Amino acid sequence: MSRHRVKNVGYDDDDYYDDDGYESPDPEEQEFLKQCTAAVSQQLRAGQPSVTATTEEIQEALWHYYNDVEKSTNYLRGKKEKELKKQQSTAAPKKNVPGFPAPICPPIAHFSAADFFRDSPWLHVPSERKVDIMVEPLYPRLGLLGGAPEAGGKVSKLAALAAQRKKKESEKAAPTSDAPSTPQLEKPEAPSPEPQSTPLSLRERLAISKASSRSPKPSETNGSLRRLGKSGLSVESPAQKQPSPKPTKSPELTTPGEANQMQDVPQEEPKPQQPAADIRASPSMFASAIVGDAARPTMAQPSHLHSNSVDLLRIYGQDRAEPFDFAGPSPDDMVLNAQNTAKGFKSKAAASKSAGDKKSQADLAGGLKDLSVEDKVTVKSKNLDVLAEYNNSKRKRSANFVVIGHVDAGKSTLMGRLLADQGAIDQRTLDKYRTEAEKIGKGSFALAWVLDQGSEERARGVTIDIATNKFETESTAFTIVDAPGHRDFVPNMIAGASQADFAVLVIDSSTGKFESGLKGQTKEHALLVRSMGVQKIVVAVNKMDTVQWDKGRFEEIEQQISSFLTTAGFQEKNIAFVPCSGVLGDNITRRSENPQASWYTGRTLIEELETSERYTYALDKPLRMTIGDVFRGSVQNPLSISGRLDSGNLQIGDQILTMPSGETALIRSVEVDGEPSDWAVAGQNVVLNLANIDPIHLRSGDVVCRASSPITNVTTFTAKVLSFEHLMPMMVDVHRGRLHVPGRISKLVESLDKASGAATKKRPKIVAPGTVARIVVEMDQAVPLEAPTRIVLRHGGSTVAAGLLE
Ligand SMILES: Nc1nc2c(ncn2[C@@H]2O[C@H](COP(=O)(O)OP(=O)(O)OP(=O)(O)O)[C@@H](O)[C@H]2O)c(=O)[nH]1
Repeated sequence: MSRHRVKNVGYDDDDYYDDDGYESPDPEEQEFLKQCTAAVSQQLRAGQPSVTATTEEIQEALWHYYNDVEKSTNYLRGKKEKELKKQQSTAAPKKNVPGFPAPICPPIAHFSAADFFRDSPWLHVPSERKVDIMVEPLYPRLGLLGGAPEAGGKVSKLAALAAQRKKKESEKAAPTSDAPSTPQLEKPEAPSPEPQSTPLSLRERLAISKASSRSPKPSETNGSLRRLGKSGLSVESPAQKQPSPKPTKSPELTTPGEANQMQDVPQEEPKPQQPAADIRASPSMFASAIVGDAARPTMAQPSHLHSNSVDLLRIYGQDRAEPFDFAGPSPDDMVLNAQNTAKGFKSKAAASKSAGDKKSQADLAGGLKDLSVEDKVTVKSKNLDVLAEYNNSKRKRSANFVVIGHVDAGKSTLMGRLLADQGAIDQRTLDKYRTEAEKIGKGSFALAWVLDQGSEERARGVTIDIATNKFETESTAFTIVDAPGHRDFVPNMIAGASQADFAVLVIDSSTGKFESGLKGQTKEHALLVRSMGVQKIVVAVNKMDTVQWDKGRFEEIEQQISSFLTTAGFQEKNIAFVPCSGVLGDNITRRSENPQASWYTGRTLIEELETSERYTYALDKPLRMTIGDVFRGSVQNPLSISGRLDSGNLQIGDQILTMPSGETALIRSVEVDGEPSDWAVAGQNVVLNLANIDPIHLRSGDVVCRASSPITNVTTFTAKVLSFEHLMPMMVDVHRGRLHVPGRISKLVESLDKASGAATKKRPKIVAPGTVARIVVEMDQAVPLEAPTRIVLRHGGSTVAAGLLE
């Protein structure tokens, strides 16, 4: 039975809709609906009890249940029965249910909250359990964060008491003051409604909060308060004085012991009175809470809020009866010592105690020095003439190529096949991969597992990060950089492309896949590698077995892709096409024996790779190497970095500089293409074992250079880019190899003519796709970049532009 949900379906085509926005079902559907309606109506009437429903109700139910007659009938039956019961109950006189109170509401259909919540437990709380849970706040409720109190503000008993005490203290401390001395606690009265102007000092708040946390004895309160009053902190000037609150007796006071402690605290000298002319506002409650009464500014002695932090420290210091002795053992030390003593270990107390004396401080400094990386490793340099060594060496020429293409085009499988056929991977390992892949139902990915080594890559059957592998032919040592095809991992593909001399673009020739790949990453990847400076591209038209080696299909793909690639900037002579099958190994390293493929007489993939020219590298330029990976190795080589030398050369014993950290390191040893070597030159893939640097200063994407010719860290740059999307001042991610940082296009300087490079429009508001433009990019952090580095700009998961730093 077809179940169409025909209402509110959001098709784009306007023809599907009537004026009211609903789709008109076709005659077939209308007929079907009619049949269903009749069936439901019949079943409703046939049931016990018999019920009826309107056609509208039935069709509404059918719509909800996707034209399921049975479900619609059940729903309507339930609904109708409920309605029937309700009608009967409203018609019949109400009876009291035993155990429940009589209904408060009359038997008319209106909502009653009491009735509705009748069985809610909170409505039946016994009166003896209903208590007043209102808690009086400790501090006066004044303005936000204190502020100067307004007249009429209600003060708590405690605040009033504190103010009274403070006033008394001031009077004692300043005999010149004409304020009358008010006996405290002698007249227990209700707190005055007058505003409290004197904020509580830190000490007072501490004393009060301490006291309030235990049950006070009324007998203690009197004396303790008086003693506390001796430690007055400041003298109020007449100008500052506000009407004082009347004294009150409060149970929340300090114990005698605490009060005595307070008494021992050295008292501050009375402060000079402030002239009445002082017009500065009194400090906020918050400020006063932080620094106590001392925050109150006076002419002679300004507020500590206006002073420096040393004063603040002094204030806190005087609140402490005994400043903490940092030279002594810490509370943690005491516990540890106790534990150690119990276990019979040597106590740490002596060491801690003596920490104060100079000798042990010097020992400590010495110890720290021992721990630091200052313990330099020295490696003797052979002082080789690296360029001469390179020219005399009998090494094969090396070439890096990146494998690109849409997801599932068969890149990893193709490269796995290439490695297997070239003997770079043995049959046993291949068999192992095959068995393991079959175990998880991914047998077809066995060859891809040669490159996809990550467990997630294997489980998901997609390449996530670039993988490098090597194989050699008679003339060349190749390094494959297998890039992920999925659009989520384009940044990794960019990293791979930045290490490549040329590219192999893999295209899935199967029906529909080539077309979907064109809309996907086929074009994006090709554009990216071209923008990153790759000039030669070999197009592997893969999975030809799925189209029975159809020559027409191959030619169709060849035509479409070559016209796109030439538009993207590849020269025709640098584009080659090979029809192949990665799974079967046809036309990879051996010619296909399939008679259907006999029409192809061109080169195999490996032959095409070997025809690539010898690449020239900037061997004598300043050293630049982008770090691909940082890893910790063996005990002998604890820290290593890998990457490809972009320019220059290096040798064991060289001092290098890493940017952006600006830290130096020493090269302990060098590996070139997995082999130990004394030196390395541009174009080679190396692993450098480093010393005298902390690994925290090294990250992939950082640049290795020399202190004599360092690369500079920049936060802004101008670049000439080709736009793939509309460009305007916008947020972008700046990619250069492994490095990617967030930034923004801050300025569109000018649009340029593609051929001549002449400016066509100054300061455009927007740059259309396919236009060359000069732009300014600002980044959130300083990164090592210099002209003529190639960069890629991405936004919202797609590549928006690529170009050259100027
Ligand atoms: N029939 C056929 N299937 C192939 C061929 N090459 C690869 N496949 C299948 O295509 C699927 C995807 O292969 P992969 O090598 O993982 O594709 P990929 O391009 O590396 O995928 P990503 O790296 O994730 O983008 C696997 O099931 C392969 O077995 C081929 O030549 N013929």
